[in-house]
Parts: sequence; C-alpha cells; structure tokens
Amino acid sequence: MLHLSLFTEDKRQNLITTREGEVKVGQQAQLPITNCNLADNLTQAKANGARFVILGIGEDIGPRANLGRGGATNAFESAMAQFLNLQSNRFFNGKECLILGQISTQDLQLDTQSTTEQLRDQVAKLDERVITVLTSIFDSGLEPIVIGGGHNNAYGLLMAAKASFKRPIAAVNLDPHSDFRPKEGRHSGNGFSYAAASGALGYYHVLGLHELKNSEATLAQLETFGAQWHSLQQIWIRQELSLETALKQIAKQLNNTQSPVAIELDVDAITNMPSSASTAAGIPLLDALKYVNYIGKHCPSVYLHLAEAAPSCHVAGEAAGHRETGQSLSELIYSYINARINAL
Ligand SMILES: N=CN[C@@H](CCC(=O)O)C(=O)O
Repeated sequence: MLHLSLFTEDKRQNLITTREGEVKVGQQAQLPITNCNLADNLTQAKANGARFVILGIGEDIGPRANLGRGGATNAFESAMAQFLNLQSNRFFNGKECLILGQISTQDLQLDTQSTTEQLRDQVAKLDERVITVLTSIFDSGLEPIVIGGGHNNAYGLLMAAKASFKRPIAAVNLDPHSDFRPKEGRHSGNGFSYAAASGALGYYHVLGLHELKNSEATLAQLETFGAQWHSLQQIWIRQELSLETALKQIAKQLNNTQSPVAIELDVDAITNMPSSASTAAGIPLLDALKYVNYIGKHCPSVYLHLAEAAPSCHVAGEAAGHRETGQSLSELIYSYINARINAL
C-alpha cells in the first residue's frame, strides 16, 4: 500500500493569496489528480511539462530516535505557504512542478513516552515507505525535491535512487554532522552509514563538517569508507579555501564518479535555522543557496533533500519558525530549480 497524502486543490486555495494582475507560482503549479494512482499522476504531470516533484515527509521520529529534539513535522506546509506565493514570471512559471503532497507518517509518530528503541523501529518502517514512493518518482524520470522530516530519510532516498538508476549514488551533504554514526538502529544520525553499508552510497562528500560535532569513531568510519569533507572551520573560520574553490573541487570529484548525484542539505548547517540541532555558529543562508545552485548546475543531480527544518524550534515561537523555515526552504527550492533548468 502507498502511504501518500496528496496535495489538494483546497490546500492550494488555503495557501495562496491572489492579487489582480499578478500570477503566483501556486496558480501555475500542477497538482495530483486524487482518483489517479501515483504512476499515472507522474506520467500525466510529465506530459504536461513537469520536471520536478515536490514532496514532504513530515516526521520527527528520526531526530528523536537520534536523541535530538522533535518538531520536524510541518516544514512542508511552511515551505509551500511561501513557495506557492512567489511570482510566476519570465524567470520561472511554476508549471514545471508537481506539488505531490506528503508521505503519510501520522501512524508512525510516537508520543514522548516512547523508548529510543521503539522510535528506531518506527524509522525503519518509514524507510520502506520512502523507498517505495521515491522509487516510483525516480522511475518516472522526474526529479524529487523532498522537504523533511529528519535526515534519516536520506537513507530511503539513496536506496530508491540506487534501485531506479541501478547503480550507487554519489552524495554531497552540506551539514555540520556527517550522519555516519554507527548502525545501531535507524535514526537521523546514520542515514549515510546505512546507505553505504547497503551499497546505495558509492561516494560521499560532507561540506561544512564541524570539526567537533563528529566523534572520532565516526570520523574513522568516514575515512574507511573513503568519504571526503571540507570542514566548516577550513572554509568559514580559518579561510584556508573559499567556498567557491571547495564547490569546484566537490563538483569535479562528484563528476569523476560518473554516478547520479544526490544533493543533501541539513538546514542545521545554517545559522539559527529552527531545527533539532540548530546552531548560532552556522553558515549564511546565501551560502547554502550558492551550494545548491552550484552543484545542481554543474553535476547530474537526481534529487534535492532539505532535511531537519523544525518550525517549533524557533526561539521566538512557532509562527516565527514557520516564516523563517518557509522562506528559507522556498529560496532553496528555487535555487535548485533554477540550477537544474540551466544545468551545464
Ligand atoms: N541529522 C542530524 N544529526 C546530528 C544531530 C543530532 C540532533 O538532532 O541533535 C547528529 O547525529 O549529531
């Protein structure tokens, strides 16, 4: 059974503010047909000019199973509230996107009394849903843009991409944490180590890795796998190389693998972005936008995954969190779309 909650016309109407003489992205974007199956919806959207599928995975069992904070349940709504209200114009029409909806997670969410082990078991169940839905999307030839949810979903995305493209994937991840923790049960801190062990991850590069937010055991595991990284300190603090130079090196290494490329971003890399592991010492949003745009333009990217945004983790409350995560995710989505449309 497909666990998918489709985006509806009612939801669109609730989110868009119309204005005479203006056309919003949300008025042009494609929506799924409710009584049509997933494969047919994807085929239909593609025939009507879609290239991207926007999908949410609202859940916080992954971060909580990693002993982190909850809240990553409603970033998709925040993102759509902003993205669908952007202007449709000469730069971007909107019809290139199918706003598919969200993977259903309600029945997997557990209350605050649950044990870590119970949460990890639920994350493994979610993995199966992510793999099923994402494999269909990759098989359709459309590019998913996924709004999390925890970074645990990188595993399902990579497994689905491997199943569809029939080869391991080269991933780049802008993240202070490598999420290469031990395989101790599924959670948001080990999506990439599980994907590596399953053969779905062929190459891995972490951009902005925080030198003191990864255990020695994790760093050793990364090295054994052959992963590469540029640390946050190297680029943004000690300025040993510029972001531009790092991006050029990363794109070259990704392209050398001749593999499909996954673009991953944990928004806890961005200064004060509401998320489980939010930080005051992060990178500017504009640098995250440059990262997504550069890699999307210079590499054969097959998806974008924006993980960990948690509106309720904003220090000024949830309403401020919705606004900040919504605007940021919406800019990241456009940065990716713009890159892919102009890909070299
Ligand atoms: N995906 C995030 N992983 C980090 C953050 C943990 C947290 O949520 O606080 C990690 O495992 O260290």
